[in-house]
Amino acid sequence: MEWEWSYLFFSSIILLPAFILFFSQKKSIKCSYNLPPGPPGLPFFGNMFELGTEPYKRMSVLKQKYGPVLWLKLGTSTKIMVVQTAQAAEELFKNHDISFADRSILDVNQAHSYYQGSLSLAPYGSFWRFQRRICTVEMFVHKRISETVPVRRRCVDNMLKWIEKEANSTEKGSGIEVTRLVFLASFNMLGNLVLSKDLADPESEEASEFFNAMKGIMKWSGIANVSDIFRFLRKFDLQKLRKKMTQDMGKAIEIMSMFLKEREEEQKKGVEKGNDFLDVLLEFEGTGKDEPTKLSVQEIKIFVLEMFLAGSETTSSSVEWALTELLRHPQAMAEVKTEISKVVGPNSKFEESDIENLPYMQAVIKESLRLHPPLPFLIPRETIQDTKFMGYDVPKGTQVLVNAWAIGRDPECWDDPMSFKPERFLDSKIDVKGQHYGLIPFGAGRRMCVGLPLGYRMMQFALGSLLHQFDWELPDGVTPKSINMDESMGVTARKRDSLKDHLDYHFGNMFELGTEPYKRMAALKQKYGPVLWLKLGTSTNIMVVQTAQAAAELFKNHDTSFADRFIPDVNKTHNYYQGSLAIGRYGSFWRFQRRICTVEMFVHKKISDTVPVRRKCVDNMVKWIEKAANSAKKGSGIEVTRFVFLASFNMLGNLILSKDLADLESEEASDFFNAMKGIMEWSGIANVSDIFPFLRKFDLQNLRKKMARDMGKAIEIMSMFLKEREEERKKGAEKGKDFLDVLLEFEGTGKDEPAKLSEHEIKVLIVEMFLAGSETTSSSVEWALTELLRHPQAMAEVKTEISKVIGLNKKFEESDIENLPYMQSVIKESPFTSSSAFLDPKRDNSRHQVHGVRHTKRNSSSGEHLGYWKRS
Ligand code: HEM
Repeated sequence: MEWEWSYLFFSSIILLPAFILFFSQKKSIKCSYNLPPGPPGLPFFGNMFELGTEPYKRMSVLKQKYGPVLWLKLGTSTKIMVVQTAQAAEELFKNHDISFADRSILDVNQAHSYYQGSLSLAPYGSFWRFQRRICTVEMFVHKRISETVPVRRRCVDNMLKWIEKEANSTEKGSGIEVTRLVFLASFNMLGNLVLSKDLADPESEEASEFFNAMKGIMKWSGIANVSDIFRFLRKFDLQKLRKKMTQDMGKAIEIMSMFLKEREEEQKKGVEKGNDFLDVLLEFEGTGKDEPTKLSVQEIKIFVLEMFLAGSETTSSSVEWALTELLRHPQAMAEVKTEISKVVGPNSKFEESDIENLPYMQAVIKESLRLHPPLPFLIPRETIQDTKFMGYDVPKGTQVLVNAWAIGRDPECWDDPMSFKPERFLDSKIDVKGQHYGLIPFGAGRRMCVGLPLGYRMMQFALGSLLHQFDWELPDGVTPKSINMDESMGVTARKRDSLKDHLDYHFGNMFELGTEPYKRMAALKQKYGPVLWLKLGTSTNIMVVQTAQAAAELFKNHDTSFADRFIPDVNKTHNYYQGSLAIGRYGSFWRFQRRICTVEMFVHKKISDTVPVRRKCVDNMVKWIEKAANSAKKGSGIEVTRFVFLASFNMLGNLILSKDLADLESEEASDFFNAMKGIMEWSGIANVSDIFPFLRKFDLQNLRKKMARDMGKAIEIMSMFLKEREEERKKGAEKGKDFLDVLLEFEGTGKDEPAKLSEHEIKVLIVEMFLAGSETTSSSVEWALTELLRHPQAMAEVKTEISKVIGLNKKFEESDIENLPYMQSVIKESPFTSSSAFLDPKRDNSRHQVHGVRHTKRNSSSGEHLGYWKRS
């Protein structure tokens, strides 16, 4: 039975056995809403691990399985609907725009009550309408945009100068960081339009403090926050994001107060006004009916901050993407440059007025926005009321994400969607103004981007100027094919190479895992090779070994270095880990435990001596299955796994304790059975305390508590068994020597092994045998049976072999196995094809872990049972 040990045990933080799915599915069945379809989530975490670091990409993949509208749950309470096709987006914006017109407020947006004065986060209502009106009429109206051409001209000239200077001072071939300079220019344009100030001026202290505070605000808004996934954690602000946001927002507001004061003084002195956006806001006088009579100072400050937040990074990231796509497509680069030089001429500056005469450049920009919308999910909306959408019930308070990224790449909408082909827009009326739902980088409907006229203009002007002024080439060592096109999520989707990946900051690769991490990791092998490095949460380092060659290297040459185990939080209850063989530290006690198992329990003679025990248990199993099959409706199938599990449990019960522990008539036995099922369940649930060790003290999922209860129960019953056994032994009752006797009678040298085993050590070792041996065995049988059902040819062959060797009227005996080479091959083939990693998490003696999982068939607990037919 040594092979049972190769399928080692229970929990790791990424162990996701059938229980999880069982419970999550049970829950969703109870729901009375007809929700859109989506992947089953985990208890407590929901679909959190489905997201990845580029959730819009992951969601787009899920479209193939779940269709145009996807349902997700994050953490304990966040409901999310993702709209994934142009058709579904059209339905939303045309027919349900009002129902979906609220916004979700992130925890960081509570800092300085930002959300209360914000246009982009305002609930749909009169104050939002008023704010939007003032933007549309006073700031983004065509006339004002034309009046402010000189401001943008000056800012773009500065940008070109910065780039020239930087290009001249860097070594040839090493490249310059264009994004940063385009970001500075966008920020400066907004500073001049809104406040008549050069805010990216490194020589002004005030300006650079404001700039840094705004960069901070963008950074904190872009980091995934555990407080948004688990709202009950808000009060702890575990990542300190609200604190940091409060600091930077406080700084920005303080500087804004100084600007306001300056402006008031200028006004008093009668300094001639430039009539910027600040003036508009200060001078505003409303009716007091559906708009205020005056704007409060706080409202003005937040209004102004918002313009920077909404307009700077979106614009610069759009320019960066367009430039990157052109560098990847030299043909398109040549074409756009030829067009610009024809229209603008080599000796003139690129002007905003040139844009309308540059259809190819406009097409380049649309094509780039189609493939790389800077806000891939737009700005999440929220349902105002329960809404019927495309036949589904969408409850009030659901976050609605429109996957503009997936829509831009939808093959039903676009020919050859993954290719960069600006030509597709040359003779087309499709634009970005929210009327063509296949191209919605600025959103659509009531809440679409209010700054579109300005943002689009700035983007076109900046890109055109960059293309006209400079010849662009890739840095040394980078080719059009090798450019890294990965994106990273922050406030906007940016190119990963240019800005640091913020998600890594707190969550590490947590969102990479998915619900079947071994599959996700296997997919990553193609990119990262045989050994993968991951970080979970703040401190857990993981190395994943993905090929036979790397495994050979590990097991042959580094086995001792990697021989420790990771101890999950739940295994600390009742000091379980201290007596455990499976997660015990590599050392003399572990060696002794292993020896006693090998010599006393799994030695060939012992296994042969206990044939009758297994015979009895298998006979029972066959009877149970027969009975269930006779009473089940024809064709409905029976739950084979459960019976195999019971039989495995029973075999162990008999071998270890000489007891039928799956005997549901004995109260003691069924208490033990239930406690053990509990222990397996709690070990198998991914635990936030293992990802963020600083959360351990809160035991947020109550897993340690539940484990303590069930482990306590199992140990208590074990104490009773021990007492019974002691009494039997005192009475001299005759019985076969089982594993408990071996442990009780053990007498060691007291040198590299104990002289006697303590009661705790005996109990833990026995509990462990059940944990390690029952579900692993039953799940392997289930997989083998499933594979045979999927391959009727192999099924016929194995059955023919068995009936030839055994004959029809004899029972299958263990001794027959050696004469059944085909059946043995079926068993060997099954775990390899159907399940990948079966190893328990290992840890090297200092810090690394090698993670693995036990893999059980999903459907086994969801009601889709294996078919059964009677032997004729
Ligand atoms: C290329 C540049 C830009 C892009 C791609 C962009 C994109 C977007 C998107 C996708 C939305 C959400 C739409 C929705 O929820 O349906 C949005 C909203 C918004 N944008 Fe922009 N934007 C850009 C530039 C600007 C600029 C320059 C400003 C202002 C200076 C601005 C101000 C806003 C505001 C205030 C909202 C919130 C509107 C509301 O909730 O009613 N944006 N933007």
